Amino acid sequence: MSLAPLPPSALSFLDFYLPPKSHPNLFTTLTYAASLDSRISLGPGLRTTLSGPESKTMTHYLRSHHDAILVGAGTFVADNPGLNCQYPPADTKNALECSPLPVVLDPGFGIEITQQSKVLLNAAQGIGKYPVVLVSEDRYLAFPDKISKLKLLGVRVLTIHNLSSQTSRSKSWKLIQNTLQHELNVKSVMVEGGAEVINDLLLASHNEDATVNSVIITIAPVYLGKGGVQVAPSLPLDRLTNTKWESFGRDVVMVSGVR
Ligand SMILES: NC(=O)C1=CN([C@@H]2O[C@H](COP(=O)(O)OP(=O)(O)OC[C@H]3O[C@@H](n4cnc5c(N)ncnc54)[C@H](O)[C@@H]3O)[C@@H](O)[C@H]2O)C=CC1
Ligand SMILES: Nc1nc(O)c(N)c(N[C@@H]2O[C@H](COP(=O)(O)O)[C@@H](O)[C@H]2O)n1
Repeated sequence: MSLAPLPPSALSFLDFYLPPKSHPNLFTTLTYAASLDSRISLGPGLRTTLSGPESKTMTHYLRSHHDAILVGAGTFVADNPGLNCQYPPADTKNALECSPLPVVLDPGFGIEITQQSKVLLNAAQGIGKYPVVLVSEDRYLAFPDKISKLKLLGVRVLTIHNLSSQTSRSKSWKLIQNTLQHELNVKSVMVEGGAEVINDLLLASHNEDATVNSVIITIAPVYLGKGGVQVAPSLPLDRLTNTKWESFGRDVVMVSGVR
């Protein structure tokens, strides 16, 4: 897919919702692409392209404005994502500098990262950063060999005390955000998915266990059907504010703050 630079109208549409130059705490943007029936992929484990070229470019523009990008283990396994930044288009010299730090949330420490993983291929080519994996303490202690191997590949594994893959997941967002801010010195993070991560973060924000500053959602004009992986938090939520919509090619993008 060849990308074209975003027009000035798109840049000014996004501007207010981007991390400001100085912000006292971690700035968190929740962003993903969904179908008309709120699905983000055709099914568990399936990488599905929803964004058209214009909104995909917008995502890369967002990546260039954040220090870190976070995805869950399910997304890492399904998508083999690159998690780098290709904005401005065709400027590979700028790619490393504008790319966020990839962070994979994997409390169970189950993902396999190899030299062939796209995120490491990008890092080796100098067009993306080496990733960090966040794991629970017990899994961290159980796999010293895996940690050594990953270290040789350039992957950092960080443990979060009390991080659980099963329970109190709303509460775990406080721990995750603290780790990003205080251990990784990250000032802004964009959370891209997948569905479990998004649903939990929305709930955590509702429960005031986490802060979400901006929500930027691409809606593609397709239905993915009942088998699709769905974004639907466990409670009704109505806290979006300063909401605007704009067309990006065939898609529409919603930008919002959170009250
Ligand atoms: N359209 C889009 O913009 C995007 C689509 N996707 C799609 O989403 C699907 C993957 O979604 P899911 O299966 O829901 O997996 P996921 O990416 O949300 O990962 C789930 C795993 O993350 C960890 N996790 C999530 N929330 C946590 C929390 N609060 N505390 C501790 N650990 C937590 C757990 O290990 C959990 O098993 C894939 O098909 C992928 O293609 C993923 C990202 C963006
Ligand atoms: N913005 C957006 N639109 C889609 O249609 C998508 N499927 C995604 N997925 C996210 O992007 C990652 C893959 O892209 P890269 O290889 O990192 O460039 C994927 O892991 C999701 O986080 N996003």
